[in-house]
Amino acid sequence: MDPILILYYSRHGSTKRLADAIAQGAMAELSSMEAKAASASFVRPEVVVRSVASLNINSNSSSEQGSGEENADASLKEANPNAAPTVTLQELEQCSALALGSPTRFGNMAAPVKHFLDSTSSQWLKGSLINKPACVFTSSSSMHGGQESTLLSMMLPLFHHGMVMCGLPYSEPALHHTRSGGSPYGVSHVALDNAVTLTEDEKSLCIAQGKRLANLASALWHANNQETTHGA
Ligand SMILES: Cc1cc2nc3c(=O)[nH]c(=O)nc-3n(C[C@H](O)[C@H](O)[C@H](O)COP(=O)(O)O)c2cc1C
Repeated sequence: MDPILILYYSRHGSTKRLADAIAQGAMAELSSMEAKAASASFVRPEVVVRSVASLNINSNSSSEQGSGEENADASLKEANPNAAPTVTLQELEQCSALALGSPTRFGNMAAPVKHFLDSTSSQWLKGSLINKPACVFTSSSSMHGGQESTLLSMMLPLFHHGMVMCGLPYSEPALHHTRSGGSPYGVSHVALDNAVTLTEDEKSLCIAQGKRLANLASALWHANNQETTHGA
């Protein structure tokens, strides 16, 4: 089975915290599936955590606007020395499932994530992501600062890719009582000044999201594989 890809952009580390917790959930579910598998036919996929490269705007302008993402690669490494390796298009193409995360920026995904998605025409043409499950996640500084619109914005290109979107069902207890992040559209974190760790509810929802993604990835992958075998 192909790897499950957890892909994020994070400038200050908050979105990365969500990515790591989702990966933890996915790995826990795969371990449990492996333990329950009656035969050696269960092929455990890798869970691969990757980041989206920052935009390196090479502006000669001394204006305020030019200073935003400029030198972003260098400062991203300084701000986030533990950032996951940068994703390749091949890794995206070969995943069995995708969790995609971005900080909330003006109620939308961050430009580097959009830029990365805009580079996936070839995968769209080939239909590489069709019928693969996907979920989205975000971190914002304020509670009502646009998390849900950001999550929805990230879903749109994934629908165009033919992915099967998976959010979180209300059977997850934390969805009912969270006073921070977490929504049926995907997991989230209210980061305030980005120094705050995930709350218990945010963390448990990330674990649940990772488990759900791993389950769907395995179910769809096996269904598609069987279909191929029978059709051959
Ligand atoms: C350009 C820009 C726009 C932002 N827009 C919002 C916003 O609309 N709502 C909000 O709550 N936070 C907003 N933020 C704050 C980030 O979403 C927040 O700090 C987030 O946790 C950063 O995630 P990271 O630590 O993964 O980089 C914005 C930050 C920047 C730099």
